[in-house]
Amino acid sequence: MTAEKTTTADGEAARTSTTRTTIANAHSVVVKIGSSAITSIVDGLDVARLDRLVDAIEARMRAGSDVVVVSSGAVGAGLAPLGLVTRPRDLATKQAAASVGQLALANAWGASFARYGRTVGQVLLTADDIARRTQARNATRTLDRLRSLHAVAIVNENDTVATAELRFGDNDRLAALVAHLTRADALVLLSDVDGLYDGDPRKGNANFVPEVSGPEDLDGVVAGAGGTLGTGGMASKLSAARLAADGGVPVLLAAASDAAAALGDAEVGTAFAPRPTRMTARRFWVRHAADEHGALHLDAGAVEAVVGRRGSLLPAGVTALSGIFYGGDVVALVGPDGRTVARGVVAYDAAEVEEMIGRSTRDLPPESRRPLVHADDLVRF
Ligand SMILES: Nc1ncnc2c1ncn2[C@@H]1O[C@H](COP(=O)(O)OP(=O)(O)O)[C@@H](O)[C@H]1O
Ligand SMILES: N[C@@H](CCC(=O)OP(=O)(O)O)C(=O)O
Repeated sequence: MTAEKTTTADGEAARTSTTRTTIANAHSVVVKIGSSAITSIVDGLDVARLDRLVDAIEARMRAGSDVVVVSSGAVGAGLAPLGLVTRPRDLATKQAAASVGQLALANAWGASFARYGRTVGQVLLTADDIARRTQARNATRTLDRLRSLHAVAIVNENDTVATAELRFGDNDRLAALVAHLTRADALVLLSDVDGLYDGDPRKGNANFVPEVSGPEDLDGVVAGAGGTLGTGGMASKLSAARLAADGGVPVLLAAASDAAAALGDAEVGTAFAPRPTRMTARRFWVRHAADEHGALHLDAGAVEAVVGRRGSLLPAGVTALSGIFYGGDVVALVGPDGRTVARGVVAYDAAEVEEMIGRSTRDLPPESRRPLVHADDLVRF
């Protein structure tokens, strides 16, 4: 690391912030481990580093917390056994490497936790699973039950079935979604870098950012690419941290080599403050997790009613629709300037909406007088 670690004038105050206290005291924690923290191209899976992480996680669990692990590293662990010496670029080879590596990865987590008499369970998810409410509920139930049976869930993306469009951009996003699914009180992202810098620290002259209270603290921060094995780089960590924080979950980004401190008093790394009130699971799903099946195009009056007055969307303010959707799907609400102003659960199928748009509610038959999107099912941007 070439950059100097510097703190701002109020850096010391930041180190004992409420966010850090909340993370240190969180009962339920999702810990995400990046590929770069436990694998390398040359040596593959580093069991000694993984053991040190498990020591830190075990200490946190003994202190009374529930921990769900989201572990990357399948691709990195699968390269050497397949005789590959660089990270593959094409999806099929990556998936093959992941299928080999996931086996080694899950076994390594299992063997390491077995040192403490703990059992692990492997949970492989795709973006599609989280986007569908039934699958998301099933995954949540499995994670909850593993927890109640005192087993540690080891989550990763299901790389062998995920296709290019369906892939999580990265496991940082998966970890943020899992944190919300499991109603975790904190998300800890462990990487090969000790926190957020205002520029890529590998390029030098970057300043450490100890605390992010809101989007304004990210002004001027340049989030660069990741290492040879990581996929998302700092950009994906930032967007995952903001996603979790937006849902009400505080986030700590720290180095895996500082895992004991990160999972102890949380006085290392960069802390991201959550929004003050936690979003309900349904609103979070509408806002961040669900697939968008189409769009309703609104006139200016409807935008004012929905965004300004926080009302429901009625057919009279809709000028057009796009996509194929059914009642219960999530759609985008798009203003006259083409900007998405909200997402919401639509109450009717696209074919029904076609017949209703532009019409006043009193001119519609009684069975079509519910709002197109009820205010309770709508999340504004
Ligand atoms: N602004 C920044 N602050 C901190 N790290 C950065 C920044 N921009 C780029 N990076 C790089 O991002 C890397 C972490 O991303 P990545 O390799 O995807 O990690 P992981 O494998 O843990 O998911 C670090 O090695 C770091 O060099
Ligand atoms: N599912 C992939 C994870 C890829 C990924 O997101 O990696 P990283 O950026 O290191 O968290 C694997 O296990 O290799």
